[in-house]
Amino acid sequence: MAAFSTLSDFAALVAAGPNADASARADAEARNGQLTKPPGALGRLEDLAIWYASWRGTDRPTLDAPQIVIFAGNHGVCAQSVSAFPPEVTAQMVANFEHGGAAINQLAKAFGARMDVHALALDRPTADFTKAPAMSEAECVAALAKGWDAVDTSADLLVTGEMGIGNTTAAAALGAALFGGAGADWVGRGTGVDDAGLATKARVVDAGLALHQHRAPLEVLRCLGGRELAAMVGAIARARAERIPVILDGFICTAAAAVLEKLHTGALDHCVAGHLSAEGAHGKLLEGIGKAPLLSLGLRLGEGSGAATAIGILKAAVACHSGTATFTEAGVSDG
Ligand SMILES: O=C(O)c1ccc[n+]([C@@H]2O[C@H](COP(=O)([O-])O)[C@@H](O)[C@H]2O)c1
Ligand SMILES: Cc1cc2nc[nH]c2cc1C
Repeated sequence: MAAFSTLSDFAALVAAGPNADASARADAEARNGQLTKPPGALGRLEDLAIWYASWRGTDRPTLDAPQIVIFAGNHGVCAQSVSAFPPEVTAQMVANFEHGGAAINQLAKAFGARMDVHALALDRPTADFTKAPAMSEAECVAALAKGWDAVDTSADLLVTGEMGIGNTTAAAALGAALFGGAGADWVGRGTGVDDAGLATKARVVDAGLALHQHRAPLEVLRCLGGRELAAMVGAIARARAERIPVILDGFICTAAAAVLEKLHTGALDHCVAGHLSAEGAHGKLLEGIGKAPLLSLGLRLGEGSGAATAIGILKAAVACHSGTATFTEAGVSDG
């Protein structure tokens, strides 16, 4: 059971989160320097492996038990025609996840990940944020707790994904509220809205910003976010508490993660950015949290798909770091 029952309890837990293991990091750096390759020849894979080792607390980690968790939520703001798809697609896609038919199921299988799906009160969409706060404090805390409790504490990597028709509008509102700017700076085509839909999204975000001004990060999440975004916030925070590294997914996942970084600087030190989404403002969100994406493949699916694809990159980094022989072991002359 989650160890918080208010937003301020949750904020205190985030502030008390552990840091990476400095001595494991130093040992991993030393090991990296002894491996049979020219210094730096594995580029970013070397940094990734050292980062992963520092969070796993060992200089020679393995990556055997990744967990993908998908949270689904529905959004009252869909009443304003902000998506190319109707809200019932959220529940239909949850059924697809449960039957193994979605893209993320194939990626989970391909990378040997456990996958869990949590549908959050789909029959009770959040309130339309242009009219009222999206969630009450109790609703927001319940969604954070759902995410907190969804993390498998024996996993050695977490990917958080989402499904929620309308949630690129909520994520754009979060981006604008956390980092500044107007709706037009943060909205994109999501599932594929046309120019009129894009203009509607900008107007809707501006209306939400006007109604919910000057909010602290968790209030931004409560007033403009959604249940699946709050659940991702809870899961990412729990992963840190358990020293489980996280690969962040696309626009919506990164908007949720940004709430944590704004709440407590460094709260995302256990996270890497899996990919750069085709959703226009994702790059700005990544800049805001100070992370460079591992992949840029033009994905805009969500479901954790970009992050899941990046599991392969992280597995490559860890395998090279932990399996490669040292110069001494292999009898190779050290330059
Ligand atoms: O992850 C992304 O960057 C991303 C970009 C565009 C759309 N999506 C997915 O599309 C849905 C939201 O799009 P929309 O147009 O309904 O706001 C939601 O289920 C997301 O998972 C996801
Ligand atoms: C079909 C479909 C699948 C999705 N997966 C994540 N978001 C989605 C949105 C739609 C519309």
